[in-house]
Amino acid sequence: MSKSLVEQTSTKHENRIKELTAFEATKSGVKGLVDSGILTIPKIFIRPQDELDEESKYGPSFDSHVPIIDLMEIETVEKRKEIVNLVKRASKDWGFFQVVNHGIPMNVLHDMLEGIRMFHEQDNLKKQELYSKDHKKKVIYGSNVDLYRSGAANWRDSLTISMMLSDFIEPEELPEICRNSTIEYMDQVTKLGETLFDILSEGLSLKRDHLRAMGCAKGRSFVCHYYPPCPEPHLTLGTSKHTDPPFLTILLQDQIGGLQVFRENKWIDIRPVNGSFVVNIGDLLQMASNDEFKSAEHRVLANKVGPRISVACFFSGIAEPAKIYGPIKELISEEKVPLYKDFTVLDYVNNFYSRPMDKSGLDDFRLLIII
Ligand SMILES: O=C(O)CCC(=O)C(=O)O
Ligand SMILES: [Fe+2]
Repeated sequence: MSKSLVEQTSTKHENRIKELTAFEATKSGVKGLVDSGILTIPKIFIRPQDELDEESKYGPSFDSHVPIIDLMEIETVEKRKEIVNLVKRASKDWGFFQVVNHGIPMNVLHDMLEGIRMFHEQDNLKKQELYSKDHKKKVIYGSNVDLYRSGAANWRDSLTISMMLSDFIEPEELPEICRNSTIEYMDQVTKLGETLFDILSEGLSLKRDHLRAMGCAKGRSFVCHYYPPCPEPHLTLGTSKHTDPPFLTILLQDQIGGLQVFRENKWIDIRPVNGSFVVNIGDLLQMASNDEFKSAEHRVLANKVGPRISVACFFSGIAEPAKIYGPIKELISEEKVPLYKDFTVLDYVNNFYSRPMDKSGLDDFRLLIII
């Protein structure tokens, strides 16, 4: 007798869970699969058919470029005004921009990417010591934060260094293989983050130190991705579409490409510019700015070529002791009513860990406006 649709669906679901559990048990991530010599991708990575069908709607779009902003001479009054304006425009229209001449030496960027490559390519046993799903730990290695919640797994492994709860890490807590390059990088990117928060404050017509005084530049985490080459890149993604939860993200990507931002119903390539950073507004800043700045959807394509390496630095603000954030009072008026509820960082982060990555959390915090 043939099985009912309900039975078929539940068997499919059970099989998927079994395959996810088996993948997780290897503790070797996507890189482990590639190293084993697979020529097709396992089912758990294949995107749902409706998503794959929809893809043909979006042709390639090379007509549009994410703004590239030159930070050279940022301390001169005229140049600063110009930069503030460019950052403000990009944060409103795109939620994304790239920065060049940011003052961080090329060798610091190169060494960081190289350190992360070495981390992921080192002896498996060494890496597995850090394999964990416990997000309270400062340093964890794993694959797919939302493995059991998503429709399809992503072709990516990650090393996460989280200072969200303490804003501090002892050097010895970092993996030895990338320790020195990471310490130097974290230091320099933190300073760049502070500079960008000052610029963003001015872009919102607030006092220069407003966002920093709110603690926006605190609560950093560094998520260091490794995207192995993929035998069937058209069937999966490196990172599913999502918006970033924090106030701000500063992303370093290598020269492979694949990062895209969704704008005006098109996926637009954020092409690698050597020596640059990609900067994007996160959900917390969209809420704090009361929708002045936008947190844009983005994703990473899988690629036959690889590995691709990228490092995202998230600035999530003060998580503990719990601080109440919400739309900034100075940005609220009779015409501009608050669009979001107040929130704590952990309210938002816990929401992130309880949903698939491709469902934005913003709607859960939006106030219902009755006109
Ligand atoms: O790898 C990338 O280029 C982007 C990764 C990303 O979007 C993220 O970590 O939130
Ligand atoms: Fe992201």
